[in-house]
Amino acid sequence: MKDSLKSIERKLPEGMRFYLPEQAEVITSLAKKGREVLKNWGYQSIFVPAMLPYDTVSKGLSDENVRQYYKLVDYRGEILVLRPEMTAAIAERLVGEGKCEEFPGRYQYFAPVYRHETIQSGKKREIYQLGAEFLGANKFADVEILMLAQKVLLNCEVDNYRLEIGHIGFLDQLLNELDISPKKSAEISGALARRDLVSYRQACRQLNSDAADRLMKLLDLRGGCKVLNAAEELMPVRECTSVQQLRKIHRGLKNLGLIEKVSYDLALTRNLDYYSGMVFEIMSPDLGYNICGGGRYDRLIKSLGGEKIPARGFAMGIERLRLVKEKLCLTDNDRQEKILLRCQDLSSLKTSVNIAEDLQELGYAVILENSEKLVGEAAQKKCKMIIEVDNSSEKPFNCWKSSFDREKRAESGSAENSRKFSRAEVIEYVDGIS
Ligand SMILES: N[C@@H](Cc1c[nH]c[nH+]1)C(=O)O
Repeated sequence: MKDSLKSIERKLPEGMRFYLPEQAEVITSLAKKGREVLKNWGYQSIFVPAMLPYDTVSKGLSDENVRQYYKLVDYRGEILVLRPEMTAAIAERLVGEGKCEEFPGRYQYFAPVYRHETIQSGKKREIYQLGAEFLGANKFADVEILMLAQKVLLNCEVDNYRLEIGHIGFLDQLLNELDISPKKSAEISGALARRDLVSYRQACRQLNSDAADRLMKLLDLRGGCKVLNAAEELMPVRECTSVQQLRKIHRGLKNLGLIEKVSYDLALTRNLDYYSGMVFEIMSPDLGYNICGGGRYDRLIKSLGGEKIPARGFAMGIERLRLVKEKLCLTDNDRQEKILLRCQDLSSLKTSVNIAEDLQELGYAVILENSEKLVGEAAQKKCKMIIEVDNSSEKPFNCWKSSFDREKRAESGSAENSRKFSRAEVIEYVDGIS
């Protein structure tokens, strides 16, 4: 059995895996909690097709980005891409629908995306993303997005994280003020985007000493809000819009009491080409990579044929969040409790379904079963209660609490401890022990 399981896993493409009920239930519950937060803040659901035309996805992206994507060919020979992320496709669709006039628009989604991540780090290539996009102008939109990313984590009861905020414009301005050639600038930003610090340092060493010095110091601009002062000092001119924008965000988050887990990293870049301003990542010390990423993408809508409209958003890896919870040994408190309903013949079926629906309204999952063996064994470990239905009796429900304690299993699972109930009495009894 184990060997055949191993061989199924071996046959899967790298970075893919099955999620069996134990894990799948946690993923579903975390996604639900996250979606609830977004819904309460007015974020409407949106679905993106799993396969997208190659042209749509590759527009405005570097070759390196496109190389990371899964490509397929359909029956006509058209090249398709398995959605690698949702933001660009959503923006393009909204532009096409003429929705820009109705902005600000708030959208949310939950679905897997596919990328050739380096699996050595433990990353998967099927990433279950919960995302939020805020398109349109609004004074507090950046703060709202950063607040929501944190509120999603809070609602999922994860508070061991760091929110690192940077700004794409800072390096751009620095390279510009230092008069670095476009070719060299691309080399430097590229190395930083890949987090290839060896190439970054090498490229910097080839510049004049002042430029090299400043660009090397950029790597140290990490930490609390004091880093923003140091960043301004590093810029050869006084005016530094990116830092001013980060200060504004800082004031907003501080005002909301959401600054405790925030730090700044002026060398932070994201591995997607559309970002144009503030960018951020949420890191968990329990995982070697980020669980959430996002930022501003003000040029994307225009590049897709719309107007220049500010936009920002994030995507959270819900499976990554599950791993964090697992590493912290945090269980998902929201797991639905089960009641096992034993119905042995057709004459009791309708009564069973009726009582099941009443119990479901109380929040329980109800499992309809007829085998004695199951009722006596596995069910007791997983179900809070067992109810036997016998429609020939006036009080058709025979109920007993099942124990989670293996030692007491025989005793608590025995029908001797059971009591006969009417429909109303069952509900009252179950409600009482909930
Ligand atoms: N789509 C980005 C996250 C994001 C959403 N909005 C802005 N950024 C990603 O997959 O990493």
